[in-house]
Amino acid sequence: MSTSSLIITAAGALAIAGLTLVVFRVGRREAGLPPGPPTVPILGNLHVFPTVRMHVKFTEWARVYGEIFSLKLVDGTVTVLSSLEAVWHVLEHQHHVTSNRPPSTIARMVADDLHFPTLNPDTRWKSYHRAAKVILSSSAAERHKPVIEAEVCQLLYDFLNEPEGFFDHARRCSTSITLSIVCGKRAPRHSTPYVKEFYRMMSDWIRLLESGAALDLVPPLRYLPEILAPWKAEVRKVRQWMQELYMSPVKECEERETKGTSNGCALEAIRENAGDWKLTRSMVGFLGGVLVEAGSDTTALSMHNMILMATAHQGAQRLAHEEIDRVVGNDRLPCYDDLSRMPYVKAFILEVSRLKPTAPLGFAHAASGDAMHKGYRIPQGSMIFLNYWAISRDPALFDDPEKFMPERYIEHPQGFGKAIRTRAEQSSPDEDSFLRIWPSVAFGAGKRKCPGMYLGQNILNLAVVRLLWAFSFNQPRDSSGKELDIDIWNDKPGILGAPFPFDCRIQVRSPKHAEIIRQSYRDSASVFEPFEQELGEADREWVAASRVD
Ligand code: HEM
Repeated sequence: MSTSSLIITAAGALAIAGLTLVVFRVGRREAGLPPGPPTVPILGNLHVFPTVRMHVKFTEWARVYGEIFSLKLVDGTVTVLSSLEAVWHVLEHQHHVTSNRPPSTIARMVADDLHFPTLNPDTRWKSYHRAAKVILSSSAAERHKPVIEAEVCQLLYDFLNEPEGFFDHARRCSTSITLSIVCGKRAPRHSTPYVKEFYRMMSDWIRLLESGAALDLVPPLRYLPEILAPWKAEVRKVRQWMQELYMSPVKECEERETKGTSNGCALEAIRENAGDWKLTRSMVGFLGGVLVEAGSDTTALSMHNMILMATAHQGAQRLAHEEIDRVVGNDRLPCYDDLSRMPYVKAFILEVSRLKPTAPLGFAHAASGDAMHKGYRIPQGSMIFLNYWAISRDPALFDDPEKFMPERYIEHPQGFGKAIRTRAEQSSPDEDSFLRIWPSVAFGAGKRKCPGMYLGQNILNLAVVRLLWAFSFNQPRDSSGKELDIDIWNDKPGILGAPFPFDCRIQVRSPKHAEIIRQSYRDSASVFEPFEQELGEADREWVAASRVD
């Protein structure tokens, strides 16, 4: 054999060996990673990765592989945390390396580096976070209560007049609250043009984010010409749309300042402190837009879940009605102070959040460096999921975890069952400090924990107690009048635990309740007015007609 053919044969053998090595290495779970389902070459676990109801599959896997397990997606790693202890140890204690977000090419293409929840905790994120913490702190949330009270009056009024539209009314209410508090403008109707546009843009934005995940898995797709990549035109459209929708409230806020009609919204405070908080004008606009984006739908779908669970659990609803009637009676609406005397209603709200959560897997974090838990490595770059669904159903924490039992929160302030109560008697509080993150872990953990938690809780608490005071929520009936069961697990696909619209017979509890609802809606006009300066003609007409009703 000649020297040249020897070289060619050796090179070929080397290439085959290299390729074989790559084929067997890519997709394989490296030593030291948490266990997980068996992998196949190249794909890893991609072929079994769930595309719908991810939290349910993750919880099944957690039962097999434990409180921390891993999945391989081609060369990338996903780590799933399914116990309070793992969340506490990884996301709280090691937050310095577990607070990134998974890279999103689409988010950068649409929003540059302006979209707070998708940024890594660098200088820009710190500016946003600082501002959001100030404007949404627990003391700031106290100042927002009058707006919430007034908007919840309209929520009751809308339910009274058009009970079949309850899904839209809940969404209008949460959106109008965040819009008023953050941007100083409200939405009296769910068809208010700004809100309609906002949700149309959001729907395209979420679709882009979801389908765009492929770009991060297979980066060369980014370089496809536009004719083969129609999403590029979609990116341009959403980018332009988002800019317009997020910047217009800043302009309105500036105009109100010039006219001397400022209304105390958060954008005013953000603009005033923009220098100290290192925020440019675009960042101010995007912070406002992102807070409305992150706060409206989450809170609305929490309300939907509350109504769904009240309808499906008539016994619990009866107990809540009895408690509300005892504490408040039927001469006035319940207010915030009443809640401290309503342990059952508070327990009801906590139990719905446990069993039917808003964010069953939180929002994914990513590791900026290696983290460890119980000897397992969470490698730099790994995506990290907080499996709230598994934690909320952990039999080590809760008795009969699959059962809807608000009483558990009356027997123990955190709803924990016998196992934890016995354990608490035997161990030191320090050993069990991870238990403290329940139930607020519904809002995430570590540095990325939801900054709107207090506002979200205040909206939800008041909306639920007032809705239950005013209405009974009953199962739908068939043509023969027989009550039909409703499917509480019929959720839309996606990362949020959002139910599909469902049937529910909503009835006001008495004519007196109805009169109080109408009167309190009319009385709310003075709270609404400062936030109605930019309303268009159709909204103004609707508002005027509804207030003389
Ligand atoms: C019941 C209502 C709400 C629920 C259940 C909820 C839940 C969550 C969760 C699970 C996260 C992810 C936390 C993490 O990554 O560890 C989050 C993040 C966030 N939430 Fe909320 N949220 C609610 C209401 C609100 C409200 C009212 C606002 C603001 C007006 C808000 C603004 C945000 C923002 C800006 C982030 C991103 C924080 C970051 O990435 O650093 N949320 N929320």
